[in-house]
Amino acid sequence: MSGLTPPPLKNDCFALPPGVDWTPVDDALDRLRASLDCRVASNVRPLAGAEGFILAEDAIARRSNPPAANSAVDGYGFAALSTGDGPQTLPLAEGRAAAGAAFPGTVPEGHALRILTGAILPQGVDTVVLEEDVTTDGKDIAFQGPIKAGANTRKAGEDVAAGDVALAAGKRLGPAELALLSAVGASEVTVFDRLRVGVLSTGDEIVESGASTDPGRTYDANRPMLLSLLRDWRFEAVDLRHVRDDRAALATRLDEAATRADVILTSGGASAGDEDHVSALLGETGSRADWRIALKPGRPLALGVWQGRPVFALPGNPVASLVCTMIFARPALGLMAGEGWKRPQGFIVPAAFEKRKKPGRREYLRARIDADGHAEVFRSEGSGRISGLAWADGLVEIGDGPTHIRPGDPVRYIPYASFR
Ligand SMILES: Nc1nc2c(c(=O)[nH]1)N[C@H]1C(S)=C(S)[C@@H](COP(=O)(O)OP(=O)(O)OC[C@H]3O[C@@H](n4cnc5c(N)ncnc54)[C@H](O)[C@@H]3O)O[C@H]1N2
Ligand code: MOO
Repeated sequence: MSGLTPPPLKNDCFALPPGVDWTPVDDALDRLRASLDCRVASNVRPLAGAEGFILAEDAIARRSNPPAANSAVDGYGFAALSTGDGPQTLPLAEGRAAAGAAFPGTVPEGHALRILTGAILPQGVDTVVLEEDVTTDGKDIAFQGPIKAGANTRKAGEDVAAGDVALAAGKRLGPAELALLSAVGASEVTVFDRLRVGVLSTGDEIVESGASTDPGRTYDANRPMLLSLLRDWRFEAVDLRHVRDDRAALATRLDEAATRADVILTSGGASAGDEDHVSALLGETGSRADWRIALKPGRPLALGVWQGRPVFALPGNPVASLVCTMIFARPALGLMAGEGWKRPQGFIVPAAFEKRKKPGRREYLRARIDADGHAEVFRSEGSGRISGLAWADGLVEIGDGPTHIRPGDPVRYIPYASFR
């Protein structure tokens, strides 16, 4: 007999060991935010080649939108002063005003002119009546007054005035931004270079999908997932491949990674087990954050710096890997890429589920919105259940305190798209 006494059974790898200080997710995020800064240079690019890039300087409107007062409708233009209440009859002036074909003269007071949508308002016109509200014989028009002065017109610069900041630094250029900058003639923009984010898989058991029939081998799911996620988030995803559980080989690969990427995501080996080399190596640099994050899934997340490059050592379990990337890496990558730190947009919706949770940790559940607009959650919380990631469209965030959620209770649902 050895005389060993077993500890009380916890059977919960998220139980809080006595004496350990757990760092709440928000505290960890605050500390992460405070320790990072923008990591990329900026360059001038033609607008046409700037899609997906982040503005490094405010984009200034070179001209107003619209550049001149114009008609918002097809109809007839006149000076509001010459009309009043009740039935109105105005003689038609010769000619017409169309978009791109301005009327050259002045419309005499008391007259109306045929005008089309987008046409610059000619001299003598400040108001337009909709053609549907008019009867005409080709010589005169008749309509019911009063028509409010300025009706159916768009003022010069009513959207954006020349010289204004059309878009502020930090904005990522998507379809709407390209439309706006095109409209105000910002044909060149100063944007940040794309942040290069490296993705490295670790673990002796990990092989490329399909590369082995040995059930002792695990197909690499994290690397394709993370590379795709990063591309979707419009960062430059750098494939750092896979490395075995060999500390020297891992160190060499991280050295290489530091030359190819501005920031590194590794998966596997993040916790403190015998083979958790990423965590151990970061520990040797003295840069590893000495916290245990009160988070499920993803508690083993380790953060450190290798050759000046921030390293997110993600847990190997794919669900934990994804949650840590969305909750921790995403705002940090935004900050390093120049768009600033953003909290993902969540929506308060009724729960379609029941869930009890102990206090002291934040949880993220795979979720989607059902036909009634309620958030339903995946049937299992197992953090190796990759099918649940594909089943879901987002995450439900469950706060740090003790919780008993019942169907119909409000919960915060964060669509995957909110992390974009
Ligand atoms: N005794 C305890 N064991 C574990 C605890 C604990 O608190 N006490 N925590 C568990 C939790 S939670 C997680 S998450 C994992 C984290 O472990 P590591 O980050 O060190 O990851 P590994 O052990 O290397 O891998 C975990 C799991 O994920 C698989 N994996 C790894 N990489 C990939 C990949 N690229 N694609 C697909 N699957 C991958 C790996 O084979 C393991 O099955 O630790 C728990 N254990
Ligand atoms: O946090 Mo480990 O984070 O399942 O699944």
